[in-house]
Amino acid sequence: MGSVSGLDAAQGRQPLFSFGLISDVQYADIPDGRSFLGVPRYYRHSIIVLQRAVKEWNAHQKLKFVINFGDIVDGYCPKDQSFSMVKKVADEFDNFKGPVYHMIGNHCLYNLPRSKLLPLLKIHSLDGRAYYDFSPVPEYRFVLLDGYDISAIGWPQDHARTLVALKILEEKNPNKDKNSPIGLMGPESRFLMFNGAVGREQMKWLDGVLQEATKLNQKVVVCCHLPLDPGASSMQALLWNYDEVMDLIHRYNCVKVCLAGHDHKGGYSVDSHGIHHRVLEAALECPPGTDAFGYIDVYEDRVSLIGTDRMQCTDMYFGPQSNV
Ligand SMILES: Nc1ccn([C@@H]2O[C@H](COP(=O)(O)O)[C@@H](O)[C@H]2O)c(=O)n1
Ligand SMILES: O=P(O)(O)OC[C@H](O)CO
Repeated sequence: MGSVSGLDAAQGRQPLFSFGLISDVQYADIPDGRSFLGVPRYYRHSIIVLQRAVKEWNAHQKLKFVINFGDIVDGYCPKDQSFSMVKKVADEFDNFKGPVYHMIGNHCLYNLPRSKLLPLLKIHSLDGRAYYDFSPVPEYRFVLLDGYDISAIGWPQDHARTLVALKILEEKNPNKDKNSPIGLMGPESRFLMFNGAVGREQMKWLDGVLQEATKLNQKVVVCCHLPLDPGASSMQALLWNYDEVMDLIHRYNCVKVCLAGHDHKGGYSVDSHGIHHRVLEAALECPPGTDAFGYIDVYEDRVSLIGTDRMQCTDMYFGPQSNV
């Protein structure tokens, strides 16, 4: 991984701060396999990608923190190993010499209930909520959303949030296998069981965070395991209520970038309000010897993703405010 770009160095511009990122490690101690659509998945190699990432992040020396975009252990992990494997991967993250902020993904929830998962990921919550925010410097705020707040996975079967999710799936997806998008067109094909939604309480919380960030003149980076823009992602990977979340975000001018995982091939778009959406390439899909991780340099007027190997580099310049 490089550091400040040649142009920035020549002009003496240094980032305000930098942070590391990785998505969809989906480790399991099982032989290599394939996704439903036949894309190879390298279950044992993915933790080696994470180990190389941590080594590089530590060598960089100036990364303030790391964000994990979710799905640290794969759903095919034998269930009697779930706890030890999530712990093993979380421990690898802890080798980073700084704070690590985790998000949960569908594969985390196939392995462990929230009550066991969240403490391992140091997500402190009394009632299983996995959304939070932090401000690493006064100029910026990071919001980590819980895309499985309303979900048919991860909550007890009789939990109100499970029941709401099952009702949505019943209404929106006529297939017996609720992970099958057969017959669903365009963005409607996001109504799959391996996705979820941001619930009402979380929406209210997000509104409050964006209000406060606006008052403090902070720029906001929104992170979610599930992508929030159809331009950056396959339709089948989108958050169920990505449109509602984006409508809320578009009422403010503070959000500049949305980052996500889940759609393993990665993607990038700029939406109608000039917000950058970057979906990160998965560590799981790196053939042995290859990598997908990176870090972001954060400036006043842009963020610059410096990706390693299969993670594409992306410069995201903040345009003029577009909804005033
Ligand atoms: N086009 C698709 C994609 C997926 N499914 C179902 O989802 C499950 C998980 O898919 P992965 O790609 O993560 O393996 C899969 O087992 C299928 O049930 C589908 O039906 N059609
Ligand atoms: O979370 P996975 O591994 O089931 O994959 C989800 C797909 O990438 C969504 O298109």
